[in-house]
Amino acid sequence: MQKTKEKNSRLPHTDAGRNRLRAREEAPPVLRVEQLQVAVSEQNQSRLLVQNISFSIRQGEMLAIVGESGSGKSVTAAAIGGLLPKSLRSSGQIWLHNRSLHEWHADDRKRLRGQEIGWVFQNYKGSFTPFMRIGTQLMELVRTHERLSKKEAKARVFDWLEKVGLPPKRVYESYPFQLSGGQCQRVALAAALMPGPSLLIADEPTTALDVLTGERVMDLIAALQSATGCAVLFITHDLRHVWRRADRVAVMKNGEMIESGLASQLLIRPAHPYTRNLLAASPRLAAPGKPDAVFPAAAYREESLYV
Ligand SMILES: Nc1ncnc2c1ncn2[C@@H]1O[C@H](COP(=O)(O)OP(=O)(O)OP(=O)(O)O)[C@@H](O)[C@H]1O
Repeated sequence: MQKTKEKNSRLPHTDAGRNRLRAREEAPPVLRVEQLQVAVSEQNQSRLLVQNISFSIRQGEMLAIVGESGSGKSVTAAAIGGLLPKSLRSSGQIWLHNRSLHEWHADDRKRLRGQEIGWVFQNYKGSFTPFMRIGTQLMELVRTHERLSKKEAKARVFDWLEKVGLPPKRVYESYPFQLSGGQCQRVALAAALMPGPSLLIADEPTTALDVLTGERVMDLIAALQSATGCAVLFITHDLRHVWRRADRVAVMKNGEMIESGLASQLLIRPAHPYTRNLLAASPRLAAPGKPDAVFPAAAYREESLYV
């Protein structure tokens, strides 16, 4: 009984775990967003899609944004990454390493997108040119960001394909359509992290994958995050991933962030009725009759994050 109690404690219970948590809490913010607002112009009228969005993510930290479909998660991520379509306008402040994104010139912003901010999308096929070999595409990417000889660039690409658990030679020579969804998403992850970004935006990276493959991709993101120290903005509908891997959670509803906090606290004691409903609607997280009380993965999370 005592053992279970200890295991489910929300505090790390080893020195290594405590040190890791402390280091994360003391790390400088990589991304700061203040009063972000995005509007669309329709028939000479402006309509707000997201508003009053403020949050920050520290080095090595994963912030998950959750909320129902259409609540504004992807629009928020696109505004941060400078990927909003022309019809949408953003205002507010976004800082990356204490430098306002408004200060970046247009050319810098393009470089910033690839080098400082890595992206992984739900639609992994869309990350690649269909009839170009994976190797050619990754080589182009590496050489856009760094002056490397062909041999050095190829070695870098092979190294990253290995890091994401793929057979480098075969994948290098493959076309995107010759790879499975999970393999494509791994390559997309390698492409996103290869330039060494300080922020990875993962917009529903597991939605198009089966459950097991999605789990493996999330394990990989967590492992690479810990190896590279990048901050992760993770957008998802799947609260199991949030519970197992996110440090903090922000909940969006109708274009606003209605609640945010430590994952270990917010998922157990959500303050907002909407968050409670969201948790209750996640069958694997809720026990019958106790929508916000039971999280079967508690012990797992404790082990994987803090020990
Ligand atoms: N280019 C656009 N023009 C007009 N409205 C848009 C555009 N892109 C998104 N929207 C609207 O903005 C709102 C937020 O969309 P967004 O894609 O951010 O939602 P989401 O929370 O990411 O949803 P999902 O979980 O389904 O991906 C929605 O009402 C959507 O219809």
